[in-house]
Amino acid sequence: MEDQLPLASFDPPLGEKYKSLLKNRRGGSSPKSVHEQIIVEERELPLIDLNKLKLGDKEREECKIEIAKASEEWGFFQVINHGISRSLLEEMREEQVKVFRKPFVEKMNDKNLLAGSYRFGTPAATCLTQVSWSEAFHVPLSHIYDSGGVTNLSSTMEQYACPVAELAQQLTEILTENIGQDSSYIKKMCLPNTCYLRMNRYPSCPLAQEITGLMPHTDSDFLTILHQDEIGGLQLVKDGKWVAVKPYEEALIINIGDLFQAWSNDVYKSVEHRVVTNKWNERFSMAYFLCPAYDTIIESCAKQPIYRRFTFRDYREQVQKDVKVFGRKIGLSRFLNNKEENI
Ligand SMILES: O=C(O)CCC(=O)C(=O)O
Ligand SMILES: [Fe+2]
Repeated sequence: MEDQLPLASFDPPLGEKYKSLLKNRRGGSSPKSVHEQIIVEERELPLIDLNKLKLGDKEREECKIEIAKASEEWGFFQVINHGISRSLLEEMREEQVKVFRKPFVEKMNDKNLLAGSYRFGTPAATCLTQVSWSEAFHVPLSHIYDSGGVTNLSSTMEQYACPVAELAQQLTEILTENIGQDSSYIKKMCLPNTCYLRMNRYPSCPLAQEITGLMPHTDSDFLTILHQDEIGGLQLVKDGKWVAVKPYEEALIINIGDLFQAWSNDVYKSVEHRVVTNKWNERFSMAYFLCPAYDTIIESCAKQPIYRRFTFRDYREQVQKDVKVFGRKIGLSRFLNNKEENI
């Protein structure tokens, strides 16, 4: 099996980590057992037509309720009529494909817009289940705004980031208002240049049964807006079970992140999700992460806060520490109230 890892010149050496973990694994666990072989049901995420926000009071209120309900019950939903044109989505995807087609060494050593943003696999993986068969550019929006749009990629990213940021603000306003908070609160915390755009690529994977494209995780932000292609592979936990998200290219997928869960005192759910790979097709997705400045204090205003107050910096540092030690993020349970150290 290990020999079946052919790579194109632009592919990162994703098989290396897998091979070394496979060689060193203790006990008799067969590689097949690293990835649950259970058939995962495909579900359509709640679909919300944002056009309703522009209609009469009744439709607007209905739409707001749908957004809040999906954020409470699923932590995930998809939106149509979101204000980002199909042509812009296509242009962004074309630029994304082009940049991932560059030779691996060039991607690693970019000195311009993408400098320092390239990553692949899970360097800190300590076991086979933590190997991620993907590469990504995780780009701070401040780099995009500072780059002055001199290349097609930077100007397209900038054009894309603006309406996506607006959409993120619109959704957070609705969600904060729904829990009786000042609707501009998150807007004040998350400035345009503290957010990130992440371009993901999942190469086809000869060991798709055994390796995930992106290991199970929650997002460390307030809210994520994802655009995926038609291939499929995103899965999330619903009622304790993994379900596969049916791809719908026209829609954008929205999910609640850890910071919103903490700030809303668990009203909104930051739900675990992962990406599975497949043997035949590569897959692309693009995520916008709504993040605050590092010094921002995350504190619920509930009478009995479930989590203690922390800054976004504290959160990031804890995540990085856990990934280094355990190979994975532990997340919000680290910040539960009245506990010194939680796992
Ligand atoms: O590619 C996807 O569908 C999900 C990506 C994701 O979860 C992430 O980048 O955090
Ligand atoms: Fe994610």
